[in-house]
Amino acid sequence: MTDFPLLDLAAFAAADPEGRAAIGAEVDRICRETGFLAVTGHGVPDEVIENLWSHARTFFAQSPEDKHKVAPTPGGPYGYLGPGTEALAKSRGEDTPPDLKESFNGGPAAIPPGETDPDALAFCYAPTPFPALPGFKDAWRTYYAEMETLAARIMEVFAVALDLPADHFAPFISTPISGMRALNYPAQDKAPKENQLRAGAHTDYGSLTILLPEPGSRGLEILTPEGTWRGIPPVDGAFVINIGDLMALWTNGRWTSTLHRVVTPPDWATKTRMSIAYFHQPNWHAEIKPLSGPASGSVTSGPYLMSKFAAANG
Ligand SMILES: O=C(O)CCC(=O)C(=O)O
Ligand SMILES: [Fe+2]
Repeated sequence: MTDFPLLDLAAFAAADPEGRAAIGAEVDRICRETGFLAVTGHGVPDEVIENLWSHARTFFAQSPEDKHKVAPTPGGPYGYLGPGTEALAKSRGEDTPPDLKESFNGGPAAIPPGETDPDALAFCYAPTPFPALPGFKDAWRTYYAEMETLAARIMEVFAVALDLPADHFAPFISTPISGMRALNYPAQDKAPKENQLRAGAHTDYGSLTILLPEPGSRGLEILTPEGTWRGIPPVDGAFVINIGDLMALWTNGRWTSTLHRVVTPPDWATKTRMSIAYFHQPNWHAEIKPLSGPASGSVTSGPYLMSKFAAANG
């Protein structure tokens, strides 16, 4: 797709204030329409990416018994979520069969000093049960740390796009509670149930998602402002990013948290798809309310995330 919008972060970093404002204006335009764009000039080393792909492949190739050895703690979101556990459309109150996927999930590397909120400790600060595969944890944590830095840089662009000081969002994302998932959509040996997709239509819950679809894979679709589904293929050397519900709320609906899904193209039932998704989420206690306009519908980041996860995994 040639007209998929690009944000070149290296160009943004090198630009003067006028140049930054121009890039910001373009990001503002995209975020009002779909909030989906590709990020280049990101500086994430290829070996960090390749290393995680390779470990994720090894993880999913294990037997179901071995994968279930890293089952989540009760109520916790991390570890291995097997087939049949999640229906993303349920996060919007739509009752569908479970998504045709499996995932490995991990959370923040450390608990902020002084955090005592029992829900925060049991949910987003639950320990990540890592598999005993040599090098897996290190590959995961290294990629996760890269995403945390990258997300903070993108949030600066968002601030500029909204005519705010570049560091406007910094206090809200100083101890982010971002989750990361490696997703595997297995080959389908039988016909799906009615309304059963690889990932049901949903919006993402947080501030920003940084997605890496497996090179050459297909199936991600977004709902365009015209109301039609449009395929988003992987972009060479780039991450696909999209904004989530909290950016839409922060901007009082100026920006769109776009509905998206993962379908199985007709010739793809025998093929797998993998992706790695980093869901950037503001601090547990961050109060998100519109930057301007009537202050309706403010939410607290952590409890909002927890309620959405519970709905999709109930
Ligand atoms: O696998 C993908 O490409 C996207 C998955 C997704 O949208 C999600 O898990 O929120
Ligand atoms: Fe999503």
